[in-house]
Amino acid sequence: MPDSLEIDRISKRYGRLAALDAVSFEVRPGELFGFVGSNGAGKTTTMRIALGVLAADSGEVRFGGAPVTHETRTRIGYMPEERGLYPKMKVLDQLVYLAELHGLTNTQAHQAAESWIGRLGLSARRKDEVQKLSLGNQQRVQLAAALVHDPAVLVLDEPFSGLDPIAVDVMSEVLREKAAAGVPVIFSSHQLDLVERLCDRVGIIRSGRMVANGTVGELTTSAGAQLVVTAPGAATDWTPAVAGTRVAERRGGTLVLDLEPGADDQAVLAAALATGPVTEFSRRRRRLTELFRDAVSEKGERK
Ligand SMILES: Nc1ncnc2c1ncn2[C@@H]1O[C@H](COP(=O)(O)OP(=O)(O)OP(=O)(O)O)[C@@H](O)[C@H]1O
Repeated sequence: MPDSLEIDRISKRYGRLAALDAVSFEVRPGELFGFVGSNGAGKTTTMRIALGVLAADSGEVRFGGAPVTHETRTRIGYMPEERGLYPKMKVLDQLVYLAELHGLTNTQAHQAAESWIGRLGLSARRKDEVQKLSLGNQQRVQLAAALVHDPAVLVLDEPFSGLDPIAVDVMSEVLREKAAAGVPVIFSSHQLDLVERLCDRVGIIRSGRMVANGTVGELTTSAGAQLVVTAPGAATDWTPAVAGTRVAERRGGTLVLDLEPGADDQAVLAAALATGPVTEFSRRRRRLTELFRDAVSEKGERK
């Protein structure tokens, strides 16, 4: 049975700033975990502590039930936010070197490096110095560097930032594939549509505290549903007087309403029909983007 990555009540202070305050969550085998939060919320700090390049003031990171040690660390594939490649080294040489550092033989290292170079569309650039590559291609190399030693856990800090749509697809496919093979995968991102589409679970961090953690379905369901009503004949400020509904958005003749659990959507339909024809009436769950705005917009957000 493959192992989980557990972040257990980790806290970290920088002087007076509580960068992390008892952050806990688990990334299970086979799971893609999306880690989201505003700038400065604490994502990079958490990931660096998970990897062991930064020490927590308190709390523990475990992999497979045991605290992360030097040995465990070599089994983590890490993509740092500040990136960590040698600019003057050629792509292939760099990947072979990194694979050997993680204990692969030279032959194994070459095989793994060539295989990821092919998979990530870097074949034409394999003999080029990393610094001569575009930023997006450097990022592909960075992903290859995180994967080349066949890690048991993947921790990726904003792997999708700056990628073109093709590279986003390749990255998504690789991460899904790794998760399907039983590897716990955590990545941070500001691209919430992508996180919603790709991830099994999502954690939202705000000012160093986890404010939400669950599957996309759980998070969006607990946030309640919305009704989209288009009644072209209604007055521009028409609002149905139905308990448990609140106007979230108005666009021309279309009204988007937040619904509290138990709110009577049929009463909304009746009220809309009373204004004239209704050309659209649908219920939808809230999007992760909307949920994220609510979760991070409360008072106390740190800049
Ligand atoms: N070395 C440091 N010294 C002092 N403060 C730090 C240090 N590193 C991080 N911080 C602070 O800790 C907080 C969390 O930063 P962190 O980089 O973890 O946020 P983040 O969620 O990754 O943000 P972003 O989305 O902008 O990358 C921020 O307020 C940041 O300024």
